[in-house]
Amino acid sequence: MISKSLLLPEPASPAHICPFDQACSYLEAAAKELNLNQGVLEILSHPRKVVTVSIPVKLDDGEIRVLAGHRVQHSDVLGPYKGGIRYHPAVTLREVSALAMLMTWKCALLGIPYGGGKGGIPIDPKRYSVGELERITRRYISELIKDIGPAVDIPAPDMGTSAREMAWMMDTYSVNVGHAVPGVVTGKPLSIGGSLGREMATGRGVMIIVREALAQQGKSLAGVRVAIQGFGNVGSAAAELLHQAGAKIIAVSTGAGGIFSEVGLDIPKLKVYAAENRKSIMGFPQSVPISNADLLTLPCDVLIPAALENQITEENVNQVQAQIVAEAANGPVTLEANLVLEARGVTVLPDILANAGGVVVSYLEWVQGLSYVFWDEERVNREMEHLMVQAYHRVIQQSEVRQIPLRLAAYTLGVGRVAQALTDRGLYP
Ligand SMILES: NC(=O)C1=CN([C@@H]2O[C@H](COP(=O)(O)OP(=O)(O)OC[C@H]3O[C@@H](n4cnc5c(N)ncnc54)[C@H](OP(=O)(O)O)[C@@H]3O)[C@@H](O)[C@H]2O)C=CC1
Ligand SMILES: O=C(O)CCC(=O)C(=O)O
Repeated sequence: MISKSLLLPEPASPAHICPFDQACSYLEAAAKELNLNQGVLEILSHPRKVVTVSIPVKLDDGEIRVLAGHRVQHSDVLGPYKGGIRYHPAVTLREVSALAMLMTWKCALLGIPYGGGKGGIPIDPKRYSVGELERITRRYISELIKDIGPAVDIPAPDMGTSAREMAWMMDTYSVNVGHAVPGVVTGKPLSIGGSLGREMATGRGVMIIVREALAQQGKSLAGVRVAIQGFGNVGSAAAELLHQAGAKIIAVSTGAGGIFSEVGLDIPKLKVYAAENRKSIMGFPQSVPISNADLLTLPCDVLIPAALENQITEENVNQVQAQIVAEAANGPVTLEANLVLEARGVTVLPDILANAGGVVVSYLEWVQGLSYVFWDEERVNREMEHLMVQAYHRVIQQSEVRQIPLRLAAYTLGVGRVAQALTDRGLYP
């Protein structure tokens, strides 16, 4: 058993599902499969750097509030730390640390020259004005100014953040260092060096991986029944692209609940409806309300959790009816539930593969920025698809050769690549 991170507080309670402990358990399983050196495992089970800053902010009514802002840098063995910044009330240092570790394996699995990082602020962005969010974001980045940079650590969007926050981050960093530095973040607006295709990239990657998994079973996307939890950046893009490819999206949800249609939802119309109703999908014509819990257990072919961690657990896993679970979110299936699904023969497409389209296009955005040459959307999508399909087949091959489930196969590839680089660099004791 590896020692748990010295840099992190204890989990909230023994009963609490701790995402960092879960991430370490997957790492241990991969290390066992790879017969990894114990010292390398010990290094990889600790984040390299954990930063928490105070963010004093003056609210619109004059009240001064101090927020916590985290950034965890798990590994930079393969390149700069890379990963999103999350604004959500459930953000904790342990959650961000787990997500940073996942980023390390994800980038390594996809063969892109990055390490892993993640950041977050425990706030509900819906409860703050645009001005307050801008002040929070700018102060957070000012506090992290020495810890980030285009060759050091490159943030991107995650839950609750988008191109708007990335623009504020890029501007704050640039003003602090005295010149424009577009490469300090990805997922930026096009006007300041963002990439075509980034906004839809994570959802597009999910569609590609589901399509490949179905093809392996001799099926196509046409007519496949899909339920999607979460209708934000990732869930709505996956819904749109799967719908375009002929899949029937029978249910989607947000934090406020979901909607269901036996004949399939008209996703382009739903996107317009949500945009006109401050992101609410409830009351969409020709749909009936459904709870988030019921959405997960609907009879469907493909289930796509695209919101938070720990959604499919020991409590509900036996009711899950889908034959494919595609992890668009990071960590939506707990360790125990994952074992049950695998034992039942359900295809679980692991997060570090299924949702990697976002970081792949972030990489393509960074490459375009560094080379001062910008591509059309068709090229961005083509390059991303190539990297995603290659990674999918590497995972399938590893699974077949080693006779292990897809998640362990993906982990062994990601962890193995980082361990090799760590050993070659001579960083292990
Ligand atoms: N953005 C990206 O490029 C990438 C994101 N991911 C992962 O994808 C997931 C979603 O991220 P993203 O789409 O960017 O986030 P967004 O903030 O854009 O959207 C999140 C969606 O999830 C919904 N949601 C929030 N809480 C719950 C809940 N308890 N039950 C059901 N739905 C809920 C939100 O609803 P509401 O509006 O009501 O809050 C919203 O529809 C995260 O796990 C993220 O880490 C992974 C790779 C890249
Ligand atoms: O685009 C990126 O750099 C990171 C995306 C991310 O946070 C993730 O893949 O979980």
